[in-house]
Amino acid sequence: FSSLSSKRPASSPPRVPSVLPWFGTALSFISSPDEFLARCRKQYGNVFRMLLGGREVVVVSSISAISSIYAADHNVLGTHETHNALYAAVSGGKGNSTEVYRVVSHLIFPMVDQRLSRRSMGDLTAPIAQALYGKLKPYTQMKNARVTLMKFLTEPLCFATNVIMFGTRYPQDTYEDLRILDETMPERFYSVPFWFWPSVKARKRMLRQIDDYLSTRDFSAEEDGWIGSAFKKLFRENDVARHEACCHLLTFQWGMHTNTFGIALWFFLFLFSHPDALHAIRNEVDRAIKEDFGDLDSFLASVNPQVLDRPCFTSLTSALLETMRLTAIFVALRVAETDLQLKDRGGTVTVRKGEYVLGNVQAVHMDESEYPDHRKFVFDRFAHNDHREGRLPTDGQPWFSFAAGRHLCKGRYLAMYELKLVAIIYLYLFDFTPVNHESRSWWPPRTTRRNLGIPRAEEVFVDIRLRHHA
Ligand code: HEM
Repeated sequence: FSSLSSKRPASSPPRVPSVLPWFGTALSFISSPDEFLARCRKQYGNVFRMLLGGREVVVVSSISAISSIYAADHNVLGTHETHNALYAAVSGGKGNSTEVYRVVSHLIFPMVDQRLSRRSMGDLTAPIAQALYGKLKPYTQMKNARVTLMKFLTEPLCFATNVIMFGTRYPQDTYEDLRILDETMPERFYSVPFWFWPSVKARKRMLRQIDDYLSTRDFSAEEDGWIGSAFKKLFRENDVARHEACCHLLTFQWGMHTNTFGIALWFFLFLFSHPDALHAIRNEVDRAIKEDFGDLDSFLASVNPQVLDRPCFTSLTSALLETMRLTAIFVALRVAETDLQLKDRGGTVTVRKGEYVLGNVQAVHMDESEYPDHRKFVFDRFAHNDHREGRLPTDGQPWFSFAAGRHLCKGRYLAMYELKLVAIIYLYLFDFTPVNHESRSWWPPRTTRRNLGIPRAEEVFVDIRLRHHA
């Protein structure tokens, strides 16, 4: 992007018409962002404008424009509104928005970036794997059971990540409340009416527990975990008021889990609906455990980022990235702090100070020339790319599911290693059969139309059976 002299005439991409003067297209966008963006792009092309709840939004859909958005810093394309809106939606906090944003962007994000570096993950993956397996143990005593897939996959993961990241002092029974709150997040974020009482109570309970957690005078990596101890130090050193600290921690908890849970669920759903992929990845996992580690216990004891990035898990890595390609929809809304031009294919798109930009990631991820058979789940789509330790084998391809440039997701290593651990441990231990397997009535799963960037699949029940070697 480049700054723009205010004297130049603004280019004018087509405008999506709306009958509602202030809301504009907000109702259609909010009720189903993916369908709405796809419809508008078909009708108005790669760049168009729309009025979204009083905001003038320029939507862009090219690789170069989305890369330019992610290359821009906060002084050019501000994210404060989105971060403040998320903080308020998750925690109900109504603090001074400038201060809330300062704590998020100047204190929490740099700390998280450092604490969740790939190097740090070296000491964290084995403890997470062991805690996850410990939580799954009861299921390994049963021959078979019927479970809801989301809870079966993510409750142990939530427990394991929390205990390692936030320590033994962190409340261990927050999963249900987090899920209740998460269910209402699109409505909260977009300020749409909904039945709020259960989630208000869930949020209150979590805030109370987090308040207890933050109340200890001392803190240590053992009892407060790798991230929890850093949060406590950061809040104390910067005199962040207790209630605000609780709201920040709750918001972080939500951000740490929501996308990872969603991707874990979609990954397994894609595998169940593509038996060839399930077969190939299960074989890969079985082979790696047997040949590279001997057995699951040795894997749990020695797993680390190098191990998880090894070529022995190439298909698994590829299938996870393919799941994310198919499920990412858009880039968080940003406001132009200055007049600017975004690169867009051969030309540029003008954005005026005060206007908003929205990157339509789905358009790039569904571009047939970039991704042949773009609608299909091709589990080994990225398997033949360059798989190097610490790098995603998407280099050279337009893949924005963890964002890009200076806004790359700060939890990407944690997320990838968590997802790999879940995939390896569960596929090694269990056979899965979705209920109503024969009729395939569970596929495709119904999705709630409203979402915050990843479609939300409704619950699927599965029968699990312990595999013979487990
Ligand atoms: C599969 C799971 C995940 C996906 C798909 C994902 C995706 C993303 C995306 C697309 C962004 C950029 C948002 C934007 O600026 O438009 C982002 C930012 C961020 N993510 Fe993740 N994320 C995941 C897991 C995590 C985890 C586990 C954490 C850990 C705490 C995390 C922490 C963050 C943070 C702190 C940012 C803000 C970065 C910034 O604005 O500079 N994410 N993530």
